[in-house]
Amino acid sequence: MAASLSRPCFISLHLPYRQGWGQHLASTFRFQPVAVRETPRVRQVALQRESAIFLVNERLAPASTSSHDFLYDIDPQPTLGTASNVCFEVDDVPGLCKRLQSQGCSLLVPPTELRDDAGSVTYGVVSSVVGNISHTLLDRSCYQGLFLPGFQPIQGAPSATGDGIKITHFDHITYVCPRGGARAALDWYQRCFGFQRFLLNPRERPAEGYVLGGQGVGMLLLALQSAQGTPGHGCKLVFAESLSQNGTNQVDTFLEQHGGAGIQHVGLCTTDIVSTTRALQQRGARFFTPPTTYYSQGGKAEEIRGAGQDPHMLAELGILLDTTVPGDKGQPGTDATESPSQEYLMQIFTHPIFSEETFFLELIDRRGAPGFGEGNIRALWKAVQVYMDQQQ
Ligand SMILES: O=C(O)C(=O)Cc1ccc(O)cc1
Repeated sequence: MAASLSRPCFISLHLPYRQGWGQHLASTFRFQPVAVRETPRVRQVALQRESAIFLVNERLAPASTSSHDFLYDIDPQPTLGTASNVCFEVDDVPGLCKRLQSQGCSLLVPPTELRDDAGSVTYGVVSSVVGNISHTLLDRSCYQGLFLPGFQPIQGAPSATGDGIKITHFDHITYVCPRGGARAALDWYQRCFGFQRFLLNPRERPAEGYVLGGQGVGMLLLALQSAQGTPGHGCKLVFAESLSQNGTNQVDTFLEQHGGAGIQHVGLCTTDIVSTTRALQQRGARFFTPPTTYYSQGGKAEEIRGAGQDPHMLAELGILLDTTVPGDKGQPGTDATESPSQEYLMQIFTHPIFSEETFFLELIDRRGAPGFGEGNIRALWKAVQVYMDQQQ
């Protein structure tokens, strides 16, 4: 039987020695430092915005032979910044670890109990079949503290209200897989963790996945959603694989610069993408913007107005908008007659966060649309292409 996971508790980032990116996430993206653990060798800081938590891990000393310096994680020994661990809350850590091992999954940290005055937690760490990714499985049902045992709460963290940034939770995590590897990764997550298939777009054929071709784009996308979780708050996993003939694109560049498969981006759900993008831009966050023709060609301005948004405002900020084709939603369990039209989503993507062309963040504002916008993905792909050409 497969495990049933709820949404991620945290996503863990590892920085090479001496890269102050935790500070960047705190100051630019206004994630609040809520808890810290520091030893002579490592610092781990939990940064939170509503239910989205990043655990930022960094070494304070250059090298260590121990892979157990980091609590609730393992050390991927990065030579560059990487998002390598997704922690899921589960009910029965020992039982799940045993089941996963019997499926051939390697157990990096066996079930371990940690406690402090606020109670106890049990966790274990397993490796994924994709690149350097691992998963921490955590039961914190007997814990009342702010974050986790071993961490100290950070007092006097700046207030996150009234700054215009409305980020609520992790919407999706996108993995870059090696060529030919996306289907196997999807099958593994379905079999081991009980994720269910999610069709990205009405045009996706389940057996083939969502193939984006033509106009310089070549990519296969497949997706899963967690079986459990608050409705509308589940986190999807997206598996991307390059089908492109020429290797200078976002997916192949990730593989090359990351040194293999891994987490390419995290979609942060926002309830107000306009005010959030504006506030983040004012704080120095840099986003990919589509060419201005994106807003003037092919009826895009009418599409944006029809959705009740202002094309000039979206163009000024670089926000992308895609509407769902009415009556063609194709998602299992959704009734196309429920709301006839104007389900749409808006997205914007940051520049890579670390010094390499690897990990980035996305803001996604879903107005009833559960899938992913083909026009938005194409616009991002083109904007990245222009950016990479300028870098050369
Ligand atoms: O649209 C999204 O958020 C996706 O996750 C799809 C996607 C996958 C890979 C890319 O390089 C760009 C977009």
